[in-house]
Amino acid sequence: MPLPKSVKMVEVGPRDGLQNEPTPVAPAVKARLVDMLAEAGLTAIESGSFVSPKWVPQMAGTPEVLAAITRRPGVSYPVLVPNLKGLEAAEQAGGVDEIAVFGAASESFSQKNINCSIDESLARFAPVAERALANGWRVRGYVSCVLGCPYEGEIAPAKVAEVAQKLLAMGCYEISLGDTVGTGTPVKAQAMIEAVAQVVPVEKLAAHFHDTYGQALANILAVMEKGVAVVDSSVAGLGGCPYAKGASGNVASEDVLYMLDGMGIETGVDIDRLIAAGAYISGELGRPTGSKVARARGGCA
Ligand SMILES: CC(C)(COP(=O)([O-])OP(=O)([O-])OC[C@H]1O[C@@H](n2cnc3c(N)ncnc32)[C@H](O)[C@@H]1OP(=O)([O-])[O-])[C@@H](O)C(=O)NCCC(=O)NCCSC(=O)C[C@@](C)(O)CC(=O)[O-]
Repeated sequence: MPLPKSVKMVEVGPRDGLQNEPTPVAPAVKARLVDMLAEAGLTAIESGSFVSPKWVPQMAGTPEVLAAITRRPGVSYPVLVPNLKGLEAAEQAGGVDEIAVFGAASESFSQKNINCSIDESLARFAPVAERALANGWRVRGYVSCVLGCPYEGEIAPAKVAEVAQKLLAMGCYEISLGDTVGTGTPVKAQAMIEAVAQVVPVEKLAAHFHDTYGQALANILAVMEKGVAVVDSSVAGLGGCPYAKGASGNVASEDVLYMLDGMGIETGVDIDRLIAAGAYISGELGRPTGSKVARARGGCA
């Protein structure tokens, strides 16, 4: 399949990237980061989660973040919602027009991450999606552990396809496929996409790859060859998953953009402004950026 002419970059740094930080990051800092990412041209910026503050304390300030963002036309600011309690909190917070429900292709990961089985999670998500759609919101679906699980190892592509299909049937407009621990390699990534694309149109699939084993860019290119044209990434390579020990951040947004720019693939994102956003949050966190491109350009903290 020819490579896509344009790719939509979905920025997950303010949520996936920061959810694992041990020390609190002030809502004002998160909101400034979101605004800088929007100024760089990103049109989808995950901005928080309505999950239990006991499970993920770092996301407790999501209502304050949403209130502090300077909203730009054409930009969506999705938040993660695991259940009806989270949905109610999102409704109360105001300013939400897109949520993401998040399931897994691994039973063990589902239990560790959201304290229920895969089937139970899908049963919880259905009324959440129904009510969100009734609110006029868009719903995105995640499947974690699509190329391996920290507890179970190999995951069958057929299981990924089954969960993805159920999320689509629930009304998710897009299914983001998470290599949560970053163990995937390109040929496996392609095989997984081929399996999922049999039941979900490839235009509705997104790649959400962590870079723990340094495979993320290769995997992204491999799935683009299969028609995937939506890529999740995290500015400065922030992140990790609290329920996937050892997982490093998502692939760095700057590195994805550098690759796409170099291939003449349109994204609408400005690399200098993106590097500036990464430098800002790296400075706030007091550590060097995780983006190789930002380091090469001298944009590190
Ligand atoms: C899902 C639950 C809540 C189940 O947790 P639970 O303990 O089974 O929930 P529960 O319904 O039994 O309630 C227990 C307590 O939590 C409260 N509670 C219940 N729901 C909520 C809520 N929505 N917001 C706030 N509070 C909530 C509830 O009110 C109660 O409070 P208490 O009576 O003890 O004071 C919990 O397991 C949880 O919050 N997990 C967090 C999962 C998470 O955020 N993980 C990281 C995101 S996923 C990810 O990063 C992967 C992804 C998406 O990026 C893709 C990839 O890379 O693979």
